[in-house]
Amino acid sequence: MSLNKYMHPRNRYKNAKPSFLQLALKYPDFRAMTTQDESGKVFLDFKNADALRALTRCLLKEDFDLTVELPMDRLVPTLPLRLNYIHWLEDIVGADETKWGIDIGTGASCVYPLLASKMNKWNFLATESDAENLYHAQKNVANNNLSHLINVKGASDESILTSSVQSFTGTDVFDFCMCNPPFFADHMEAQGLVTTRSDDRPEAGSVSTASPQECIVAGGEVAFVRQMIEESTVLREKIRVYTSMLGKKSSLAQLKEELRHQKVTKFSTTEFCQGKTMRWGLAWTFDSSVTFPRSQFEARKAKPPLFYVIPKGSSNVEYKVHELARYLRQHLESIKVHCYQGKQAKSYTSITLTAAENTWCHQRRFRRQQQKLTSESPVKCQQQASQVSREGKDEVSKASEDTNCVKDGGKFVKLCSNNEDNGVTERKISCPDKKLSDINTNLKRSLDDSLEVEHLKTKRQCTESCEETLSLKDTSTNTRSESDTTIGNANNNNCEAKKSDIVLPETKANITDVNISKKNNSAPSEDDSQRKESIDIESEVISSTSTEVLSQPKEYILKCVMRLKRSEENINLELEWLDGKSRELMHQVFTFLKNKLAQI
Ligand SMILES: C[S@@+](CC[C@H](N)C(=O)[O-])C[C@H]1O[C@@H](n2cnc3c(N)ncnc32)[C@H](O)[C@@H]1O
Repeated sequence: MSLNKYMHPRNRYKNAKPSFLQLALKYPDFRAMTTQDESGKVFLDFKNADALRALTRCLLKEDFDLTVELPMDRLVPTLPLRLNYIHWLEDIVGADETKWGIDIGTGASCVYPLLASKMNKWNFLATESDAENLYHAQKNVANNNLSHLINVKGASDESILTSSVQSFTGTDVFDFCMCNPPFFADHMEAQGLVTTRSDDRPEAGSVSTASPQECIVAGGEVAFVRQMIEESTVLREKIRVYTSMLGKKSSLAQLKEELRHQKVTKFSTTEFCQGKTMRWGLAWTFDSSVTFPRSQFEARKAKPPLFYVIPKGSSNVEYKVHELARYLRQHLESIKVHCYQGKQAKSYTSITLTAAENTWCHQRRFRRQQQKLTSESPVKCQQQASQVSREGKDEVSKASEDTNCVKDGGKFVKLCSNNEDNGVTERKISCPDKKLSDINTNLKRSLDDSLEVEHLKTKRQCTESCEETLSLKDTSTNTRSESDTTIGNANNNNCEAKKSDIVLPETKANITDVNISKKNNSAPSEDDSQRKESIDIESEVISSTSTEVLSQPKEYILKCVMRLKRSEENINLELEWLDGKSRELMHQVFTFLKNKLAQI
């Protein structure tokens, strides 16, 4: 699957693929790396680092008028990805000329500052800890006469931001910082011997060009960005927006967790889509005036919220938005769904629901067990319960307090949700009989609830089996190969499928000599895409108060927004997906809420 359609709309390579033929005709160095077949198609071998270097150099020249030296043993930057990152920054901070940015680890190419200063005339402090990269970066800036905009400075490995910011005199505050961090934790990971890629993902279609000092850091990209987060909590508004690129989707969750832990309440994520490769962007800020753009990739799967017109029932609960919300909230909290009050108005309320486990299905199954028990032999139950021994009294009391205990084969069994099955299956743990009074209570409750069981038989939600097909395999935890981004023709990693009658002089070989790899690069799977949504909404919610956020379950299976709105005579219930393991869980909660509303 090509991700080019989700490239940033202003990315010049989104709709205009570079013509390898034209480039080959114009740039002899590039031509030397290409092959041509009889029909005139020009091919480039993306597994060859020299070919990638030649392509990047001539695109920098052709499209940005930049002359950039890329040393042999250093990372070759791919341009569509770099542009996606810069355009995302423009969306956050604005593209005007007065901006000041920091590029952490600018590399030998100094690619981000060179591109952004050419495109927007932005000012940069570019840092680099590797001596060779520092030398080349400074040279590249000077060669392009951009020293008045870009300051390249050496950095120590210990401090990522603090010492560079504090010792810099060019500006007091920065509009943003950006970073493409070293992403591997060790050589094993860098060489692909230990991988975070899922086994069924095809290998990368292009060669990795990064040297160990560029791509390896203790703890990998998570440790690196975690340190950025820590330093940002001291620097705070010195930098208005902190950002980093990430090579693995799995890093996002860990770093969002770190942000919450550090009480950074406003953050956002995005996807950088190009060719068959996806990368992620993380941004955070201490400035409440910053707004984060919505990811195009996420927006593609936005679905309308679940919608229900609340029927006007009896007068148990007044037919008013806030009365109904209070009623629903009580029921949700009774099944341990965390409720966070969001925006409120006279005829509107919004509550974020966060559930750590599936208590709604569990509850239904438990009630059904109770119903069965009631219909089977209440008298027998009572007789057995009356034989409670003195020794078992403590455990009896415990069991009696536990509403999940039901009778099974002469013993009480505890129905426990099995988290591995997403709280759907039930395990049975034996415990002694209950006291008669407790049994009566439970029996009465099960009779009360039997009505609700009927309601729960409705529709597809909370179905008999409560099946969850939660494929949690994270197939997009991409191991990065730095030359990962195919320019333009994403489905043909190493060829330009364009016919031409023009025969190039001095092409390296005939196409038959070239090993054309059609292997896919790291396309994200649908599973991945379903695991996160509406980060903007999340950041909006999170930004309200930090204490409330911390009391939410840290790990959750479902997060959604419940809204109640008046619309003329009616009050409508909406449930909108934010995050979690599967949307089916939200459908189940929706049914739970509808059933509660049907009872009033
Ligand atoms: C993955 S490379 C990115 C290079 C370039 N920004 C790009 O996107 O092509 C990471 C760079 O960060 C540098 N680096 C590592 N730790 C650093 C630190 N603490 N401060 C500054 N640079 C660092 C490495 O030497 C390397 O050049």
